[in-house]
Amino acid sequence: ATWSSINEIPKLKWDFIIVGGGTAGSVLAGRLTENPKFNVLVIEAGPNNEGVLDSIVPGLQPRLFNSPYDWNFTTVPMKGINNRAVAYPRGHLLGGSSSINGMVYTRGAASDYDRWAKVTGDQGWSWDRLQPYLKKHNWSSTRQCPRFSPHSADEATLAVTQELGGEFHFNLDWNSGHPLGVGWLQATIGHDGTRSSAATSYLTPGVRGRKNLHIVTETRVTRVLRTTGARGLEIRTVEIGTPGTSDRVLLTADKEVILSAGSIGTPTILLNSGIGDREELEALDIPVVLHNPSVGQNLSDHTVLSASLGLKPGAIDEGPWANLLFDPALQEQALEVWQTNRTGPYVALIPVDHLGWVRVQNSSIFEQFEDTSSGPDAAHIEMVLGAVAGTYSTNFLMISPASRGSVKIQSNNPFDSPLIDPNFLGSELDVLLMREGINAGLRFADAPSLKNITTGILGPLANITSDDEMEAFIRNNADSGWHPIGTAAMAPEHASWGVVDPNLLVKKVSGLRVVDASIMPYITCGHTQTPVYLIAERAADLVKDAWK
Ligand SMILES: Cc1cc2nc3c(=O)[nH]c(=O)nc-3n(C[C@H](O)[C@H](O)[C@H](O)COP(=O)(O)OP(=O)(O)OC[C@H]3O[C@@H](n4cnc5c(N)ncnc54)[C@H](O)[C@@H]3O)c2cc1C
Repeated sequence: ATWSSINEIPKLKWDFIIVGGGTAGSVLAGRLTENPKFNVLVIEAGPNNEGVLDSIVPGLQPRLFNSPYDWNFTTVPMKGINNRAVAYPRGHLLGGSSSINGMVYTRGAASDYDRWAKVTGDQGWSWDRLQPYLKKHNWSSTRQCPRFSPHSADEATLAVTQELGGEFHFNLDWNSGHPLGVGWLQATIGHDGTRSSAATSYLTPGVRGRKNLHIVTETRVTRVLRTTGARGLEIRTVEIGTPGTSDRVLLTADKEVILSAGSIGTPTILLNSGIGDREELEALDIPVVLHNPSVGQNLSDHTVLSASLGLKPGAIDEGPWANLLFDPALQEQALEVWQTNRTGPYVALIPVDHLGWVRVQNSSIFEQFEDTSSGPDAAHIEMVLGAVAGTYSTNFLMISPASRGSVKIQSNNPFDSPLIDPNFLGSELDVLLMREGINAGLRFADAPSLKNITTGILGPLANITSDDEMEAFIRNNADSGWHPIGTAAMAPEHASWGVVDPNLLVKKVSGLRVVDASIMPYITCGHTQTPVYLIAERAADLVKDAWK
């Protein structure tokens, strides 16, 4: 069942306490309680997802930003993007970021997972060995064929794949592990036109009704603590706090505490608990429980840039919803249509039907810098292709970053916001790869079918004449792709770096595991929800095996 206060839950013995009922936490809760012998408590800082209309209707997703369902983080100012700080949304409700995300379903490249297997020395993380978990991952999908984008824009995109071929060849299934090329976008949106999140698909009413699952929302874990009476460094106790009061509640799991608080939440809890870099903790008057300088380090994220082409008048008929983004009356109408029969433009978020996955080739860049991609089949650039609000989008994400940043804490008050520094464009390579993203868009735009319907690149990009101007444009406009990973990265058991071992147990500690995006040692060349679902599905088996 689901409660909204820690004081209401029955006083039971917990086998597992899962901290964070987000993407990974919901999967774990669903899978671990398949075993009726496991008593599981999930503690989630945000509210219940049930009945939250903006999280149910795909098209209303933008309303979730800066809402009670978003942690509303902001990064620190970053030198690489001209000292700008940017918004850093994270889900703050059951289902976590899968309840507020853009619903794009991408697996990345097979070599992304093979690289995890290689750096951890555990073949269980390889693409081949993860296949059963890909099949197990329980989600509803739509192939957007076509959802919302006007036919003529889709036709132009597909025609370009024929005209240019090569790097822009048509790829029927870029989720096969071999993403390169252009193909149809898939989304975690059900055939009933509603968002499919970790909460809707793993915390179904049937699962919530299990006697061995208890979920408490609106409850914040501040620290994990050494368990009294335990031998060695055994951490199975969580501390729950209420902001503005000194009230603290302690709960202990018999078997394990599992941190699934995400790439920002998990290192924040570890650092507040005294698990991190000794010097930095001492400077904040936090007693050091375990010196591990890797905690909060290695933050990696994608960067995004908008680039679009003007559309010739009448070249594309955007249909009755053309002005949806700008017209509140149309928006009301769209919601009415959705509420009546789950159709209309709000069954989707982005009015785009295709993504392209491009590799930077024949470039002198990699004579100068080591290639950051995981292999010859992995992409450096993702292109978002289709007609959006009177333009044709060649927006893109740079998905093979070299820069690494960090999550730190600023005080010993667990309720203070963490210091999030993704270090965007901190590496010169990343600027060059962003430039290659723009160049890919320009090459795509040069194809006859697109030239027929467009008027050329829009905005300041059109007037750029030098490399310096291009670099300034990139640094002034790059933003987050909202895919942070790596802040509690896994590493081989005996490696001197890393936060967890390949079984996701916190190194040198017993009773404490991390299962969420923070354990990825390298980012995948795709959006990150699918890798998190895979991590959580495999982790559920690791935990079940450990406690057979
Ligand atoms: C706006 C946005 C758009 C995105 N779009 C896409 C997309 O289109 N496709 C895609 O594949 N990926 C997308 N992503 C990324 C993807 O959603 C995430 O990588 C993934 O959901 C992360 O899962 P997680 O389990 O690591 O963390 P989360 O799902 O964020 O879960 C962490 C949970 O822990 C809770 N928590 C944190 N701290 C505490 C605490 N101290 N006490 C108790 N609970 C706590 C949080 O409230 C949250 O529910 C997007 C992300 C965002 C934010």
